[in-house]
Amino acid sequence: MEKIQFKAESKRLLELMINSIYSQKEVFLRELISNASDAMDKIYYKALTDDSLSFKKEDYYIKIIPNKEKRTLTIIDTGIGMTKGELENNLGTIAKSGSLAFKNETELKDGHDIIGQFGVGFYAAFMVADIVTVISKALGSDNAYRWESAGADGYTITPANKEDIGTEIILTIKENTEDETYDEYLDEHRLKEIIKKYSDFISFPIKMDVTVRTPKEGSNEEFDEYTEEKVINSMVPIWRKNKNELTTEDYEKFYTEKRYGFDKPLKTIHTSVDGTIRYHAILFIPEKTPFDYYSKEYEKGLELYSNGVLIMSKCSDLLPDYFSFVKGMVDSEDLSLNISREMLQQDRQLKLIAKNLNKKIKNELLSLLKNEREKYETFYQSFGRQLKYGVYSDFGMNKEVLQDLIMFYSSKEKKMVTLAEYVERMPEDQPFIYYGSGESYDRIEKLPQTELVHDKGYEVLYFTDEIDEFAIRMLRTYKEKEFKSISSSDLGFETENEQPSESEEKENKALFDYMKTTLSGKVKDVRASKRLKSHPVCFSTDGEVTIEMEKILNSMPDSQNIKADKVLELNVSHEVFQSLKNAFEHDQEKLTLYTKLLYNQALLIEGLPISDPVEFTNDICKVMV
Ligand SMILES: Nc1ncnc2c1ncn2[C@@H]1O[C@H](COP(=O)(O)OP(=O)(O)OP(=O)(O)O)[C@@H](O)[C@H]1O
Repeated sequence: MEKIQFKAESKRLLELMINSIYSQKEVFLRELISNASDAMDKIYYKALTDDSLSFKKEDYYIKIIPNKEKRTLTIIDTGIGMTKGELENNLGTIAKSGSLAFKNETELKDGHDIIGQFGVGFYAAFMVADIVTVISKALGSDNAYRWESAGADGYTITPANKEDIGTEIILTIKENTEDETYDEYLDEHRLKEIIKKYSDFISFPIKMDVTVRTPKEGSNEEFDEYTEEKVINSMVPIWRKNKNELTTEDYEKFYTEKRYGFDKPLKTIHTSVDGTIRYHAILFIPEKTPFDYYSKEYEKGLELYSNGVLIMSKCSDLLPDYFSFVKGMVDSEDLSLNISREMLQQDRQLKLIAKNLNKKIKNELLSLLKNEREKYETFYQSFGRQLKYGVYSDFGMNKEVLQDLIMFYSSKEKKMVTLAEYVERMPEDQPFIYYGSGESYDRIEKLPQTELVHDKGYEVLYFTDEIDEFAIRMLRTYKEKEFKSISSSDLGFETENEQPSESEEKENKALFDYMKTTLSGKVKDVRASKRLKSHPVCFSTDGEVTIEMEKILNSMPDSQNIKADKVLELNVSHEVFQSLKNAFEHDQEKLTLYTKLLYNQALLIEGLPISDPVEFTNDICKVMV
């Protein structure tokens, strides 16, 4: 059976190539620089097996020349060049990659690697240029040729004059349109920025004449201006260097240059993996919280490089949300890129890297906690809340990963402690991990509910972050110990002497019922307290929602007016209770007044608003006169 070949409409294909592959026009320069770098690497590889060739690194460079008057941008390289046939084959055939063919023919060593593989990058030039002219002289050839094209209409190849081996690409930059300013591709600063962004670690120097301004002698306002050829890229990726060669200063310089933050990194993680997927990564844990960190504007992610060429500035898939504060980069030579180099063909590789990095970050944080406690506490001050959000979010899916990294303020130690440290020193008879919630450590310390747990000799964790109780609810237990709020109506231990006798409960039932009716709708119950010592009154809660949770839930925009089941607890040993009893017997109006006062006092202690402050102050006055 005759096999019929597919046909392609070249013009349409080229248009698609030019307009549909890349989301950003600026990447045309990355593509042309990568081609130039490939062309020079090819000489390097040839020289490895060809004795008649020598490769002196200093002879190889890329030069970028913008010319505003002529509206041209020229990219020169001293690479392997192209013969007439190669110009025709490589630039005249879409999706033909001379570089891929070269890579397949040559054994690649030394970390030098050829970037090109799809045979389309060159056409990105047409995103910004009306005419693209390529003048090239191939290694071992005496003749040079000029390839020229204005896009879809085809190209011409004519003989040209060129002294040296290599390639010169001249882009005639498009005129500005209403939506697009092409002028930026002729601007020295913008070009520098694009080169730094994508091609900073190309291993050959990328040179450009840049304007240097120095103050005129004896003047602060007048300047001398001259141009000087400078190398724009850093060339050597520090992540490929041996860790032993690098100092803290080197990493700090990299952190600043890459603009990961305005602070200094608190911790640097440099890792190279040579497994199923090879990659290098440098990760930083910043010292300070970025100003927008806890806002919607903050974007997590690591820079992703393929062979030293930037693919993504913020690859969010590399970091879980709970480690979103981590900055840095990953470079891998094994990524299967898609044709635009903006995405990966498969996320399996990325998932694998992310999983490894996640483990690495966790272990580094654990070792910081163990060996450099003070540093860990600084870190925790900045990003602890994010870890606690991590415990809470995704229905607690990551709580196991994070539970050993979170800390809370301890009533005993008067500093931040981990859950492991807390459980370690728990007395044998202590049934729960106790915590109290409030606006500040001081306020929790002074809560009447705290007193009893303290006196029992148990440590209390102080929760001052909104997320704390929610995170703990998600955690449910740590090392099989449950968490218990000090405001919970059942603390789980006997309070021997303070325990009101049953007869006392019974005896006062009528009084409690009266008070409960007075406070109907406001409290679930009125009871004799098992916990109060010096204070006359406090709240405890029945059920899942605590008072702190009520406060937080009600401060949210879509609040559903959730209420904690409050129990008004009375200290039957307190003198005030005697007054209540007297009032109950002789003056019920007075009892109503006292009940309202005590209820409002309990609200104040908890930091809850009093619904009618004027009535409250009037009530106090009534007692005073
Ligand atoms: N400056 C150059 N010097 C020598 N050869 C070049 C140069 N630029 C392009 N070529 C040749 O043209 C081919 C096509 O280039 P193009 O940029 O379209 O694709 P590529 O670099 O091979 O792949 P990719 O699309 O992945 O970048 C290259 O493979 C290379 O053989």
